[in-house]
Amino acid sequence: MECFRQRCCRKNLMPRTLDGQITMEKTPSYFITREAPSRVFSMSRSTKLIVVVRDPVTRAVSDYTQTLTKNPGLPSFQNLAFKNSTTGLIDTSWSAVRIGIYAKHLENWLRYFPLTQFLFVSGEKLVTDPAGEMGRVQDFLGLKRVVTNKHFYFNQTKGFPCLKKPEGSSRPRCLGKSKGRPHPHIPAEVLHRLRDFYRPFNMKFYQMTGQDFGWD
Ligand SMILES: Nc1ncnc2c1ncn2[C@@H]1O[C@H](COP(=O)(O)OS(=O)(=O)O)[C@@H](OP(=O)(O)O)[C@H]1O
Repeated sequence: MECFRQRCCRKNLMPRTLDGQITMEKTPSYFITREAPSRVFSMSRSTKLIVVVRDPVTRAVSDYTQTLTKNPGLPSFQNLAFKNSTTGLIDTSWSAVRIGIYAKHLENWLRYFPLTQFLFVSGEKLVTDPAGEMGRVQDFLGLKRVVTNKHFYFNQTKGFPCLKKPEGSSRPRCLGKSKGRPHPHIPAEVLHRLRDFYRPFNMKFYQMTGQDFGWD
């Protein structure tokens, strides 16, 4: 997710940012797009960058779940995740696996932007403590802490936090059906191998960001 303080790159699509306003642009795929850092940099080098990351193993399963919904005939998760199921060699060309190698993607961004211009939000804390993570976001953007605990409640049916009263509405609102879906069962051994695969990349990511996301 990118916050554009001046004018966005897609000048025709985005309105001008006036004094006292900030413009937010949210495109998850920018984080993993090779050309994105140089393009954002050439637009504005003072852009603040917010990256929401979750355990790459859960992320891969979530990604698979999403694709499975669109294409129910998809091969099994393990079929796609392994190049060779006997040796357990992981297929890093599968996007669901590749996206979770956060350290590699961040390296690409750090060639253009200093770490101080990034905020890394924990996807796990966003669920367990949405107000806490939103507090960090507001501080990072230099905003008053307007969104607080009182804006959220835990919806038992959804199994996730929801907004008590979104702006312009008097009714509570949860994220849509495609967010927070149950994941298919993946054999423990498969998850274990994937966890082993990600461990060194996660460690590197913790080191680069100075944040331990607790994924192990
Ligand atoms: N409050 C709340 N409600 C529902 N879901 C929540 C919430 N907070 C975080 N999540 C997690 O967000 C996951 C989906 O986010 P995505 O990264 O796929 O979203 S995006 O399309 O890339 O913007 C989604 O992943 P899945 O559980 O795999 O569906 C959720 O776990």
